[in-house]
Amino acid sequence: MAIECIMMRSIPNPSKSYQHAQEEQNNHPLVFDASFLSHQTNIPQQFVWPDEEKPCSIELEELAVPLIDIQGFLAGDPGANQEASRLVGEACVEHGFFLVVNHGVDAKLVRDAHDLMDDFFEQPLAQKQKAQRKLGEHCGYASSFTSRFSSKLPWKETLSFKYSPKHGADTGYSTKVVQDYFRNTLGDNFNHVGRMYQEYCEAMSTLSLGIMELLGLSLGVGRKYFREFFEGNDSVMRLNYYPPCQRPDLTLGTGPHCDPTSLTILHQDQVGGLQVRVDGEWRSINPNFDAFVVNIGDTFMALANGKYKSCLHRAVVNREKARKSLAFFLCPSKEKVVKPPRELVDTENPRRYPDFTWPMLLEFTQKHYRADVNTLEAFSQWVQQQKSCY
Ligand SMILES: C=C1C[C@]23C[C@H]1CC[C@H]2[C@]1(C)CCC[C@@](C)(C(=O)O)[C@H]1[C@@H]3C(=O)O
Ligand SMILES: O=C(O)CCC(=O)C(=O)O
Ligand SMILES: [Fe+2]
Repeated sequence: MAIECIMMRSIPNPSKSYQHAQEEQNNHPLVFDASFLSHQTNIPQQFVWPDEEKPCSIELEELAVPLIDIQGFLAGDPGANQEASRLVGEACVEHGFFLVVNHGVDAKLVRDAHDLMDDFFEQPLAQKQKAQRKLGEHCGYASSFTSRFSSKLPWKETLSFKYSPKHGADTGYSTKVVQDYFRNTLGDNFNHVGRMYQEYCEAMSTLSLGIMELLGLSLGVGRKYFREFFEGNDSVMRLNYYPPCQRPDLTLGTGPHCDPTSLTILHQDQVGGLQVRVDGEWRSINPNFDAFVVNIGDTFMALANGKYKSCLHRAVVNREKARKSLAFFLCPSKEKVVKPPRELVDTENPRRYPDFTWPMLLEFTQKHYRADVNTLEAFSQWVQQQKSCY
């Protein structure tokens, strides 16, 4: 593969805000070509994280997360329901992470979803840029977010696209929004890839609704409440491609953050690198091909009135191997108002967050605030300020 590299043209001031970063980007285009940089020991300063956020080189203790047999739960066995509901409740009160097994997603589909990532990410940069993510949008190809941030850049490339189970209003047939995205953006050569990710997203959406039944039961609001809330979801599928890095002690594949979304269903390959912050310590969640890693996002924390936790997590990289992860981000339809069911609000548990819609929180994370551990609090203040302006 011809190595094509467009070098860094500027080292923007790390303290610059979004706007400054974009000005910098417009004036001094900065492009990150993983195929070149993954062999370099001299790491550009924008990718070097502050000492207090650098990954530690020691082997981390594994986070003990419960393994939930979701088909057993969905089959309605009362014993399985009780046990699954208890395990999920305990995990979500503490850190919001659990593993789902016996999930019913075809193992070959999962393998194909990993393998076909290479069809896209191993292309020359110019080919990948056909799907280039546009400023202010959250879908498309992004190489390490150079246009959005001016420092603490993640060592990764991503391809994100929308998924919705909605039927075409006019035709009544289910629209293949993912398949259409790949064909329209990348051409007929990617039809097979689009068909596969369409099928993968449909499987993720089905699994998400089963998990929403479990979360509803564990919160005492019944199986249907959250299932119905997310029936017509407008979700995001993200392919994370983490190139090898010669200085994995200085960089991060994905920086510490809480997912702003409702629920994340993640499948990581066998390389390992996902870490979760619990009780002030980073813990690893090790690869398990048969399991999906599921975590609560900020939006579901608001729906649960803060009872379930959206937790800080990050991804580290390594010298030898590229790492890949598939993240399905469940998001409610744009018109849905995010507010907890009345069973979760009382005098001991007053409302923690204002009413909002997912597009409001998404815009906040795309244009005003880099997702971290305080996104929901910062967003709540932003919403109050917006209200006081009108
Ligand atoms: C709505 C989203 C924004 C991000 C992708 C999805 C859910 C997770 C968000 C993100 C991964 C949190 C860390 C920072 C971020 C910029 C990233 O590293 O990719 C976030 C995503 C994004 O804004 O593109
Ligand atoms: O790649 C991983 O293991 C985590 C990625 C992640 O947290 C994200 O994309 O939100
Ligand atoms: Fe995440």
